[in-house]
Amino acid sequence: MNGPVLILVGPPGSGKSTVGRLAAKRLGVDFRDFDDDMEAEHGLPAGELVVSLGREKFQESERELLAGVLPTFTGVLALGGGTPTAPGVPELLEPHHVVFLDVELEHLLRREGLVPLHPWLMPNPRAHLRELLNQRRPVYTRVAAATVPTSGREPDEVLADVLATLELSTD
Ligand SMILES: Nc1ncnc2c1ncn2[C@@H]1O[C@H](COP(=O)(O)OP(=O)(O)O)[C@@H](O)[C@H]1O
Ligand SMILES: O=C(O)C1=C[C@@H](OP(=O)(O)O)[C@@H](O)[C@H](O)C1
Ligand SMILES: [Mg+2]
Repeated sequence: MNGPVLILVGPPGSGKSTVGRLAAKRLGVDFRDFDDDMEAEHGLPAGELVVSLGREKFQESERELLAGVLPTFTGVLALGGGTPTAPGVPELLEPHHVVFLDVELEHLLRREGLVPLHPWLMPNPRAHLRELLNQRRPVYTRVAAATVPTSGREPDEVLADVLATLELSTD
């Protein structure tokens, strides 16, 4: 099947970009951050785009762009935290090997740079993230073939588990 060898999903700050880059290096393939595709398309960082376009238009654009990326990119793809919740995206992800990087709220809040990168989390990032995790976990679980916990674990440990899912994978 054509398409990315691995797709990472999970909440903002779960480590999709960090672990995705490491996985691509280890596998000897390209890495692509879907937030960069959104930025290239619209000329603003993804976090600011959510605010300027509004969530609905942002998600329409995510679905459209992703539909173009999936058939043409064969490396490791890190999605934006909200991408799997965009209407039509779970269907697009269905044939691909998706791994969910899970993280507990308390660990997430300690990760660096979270709020400046995600201005839409204001004015109450803790409450917003709690709600977001509750709403999205079922979606992430549904689109993913495997879930890897990341709370209190170094990116290298997470990477080992992510790579192991590829060895076990039949898709
Ligand atoms: N397993 C981890 N443990 C601690 N901090 C991490 C871990 N994975 C990523 N981080 C840090 O959390 C922040 C967000 O990581 P990033 O890879 O950008 O997440 P995402 O792409 O899922 O939003 C970065 O500062 C990164 O260094
Ligand atoms: O969770 C979200 O709704 C978002 C997560 C961001 O990506 P990361 O998860 O890579 O930070 C980015 O796409 C945008 O700010 C929206
Ligand atoms: Mg990212």
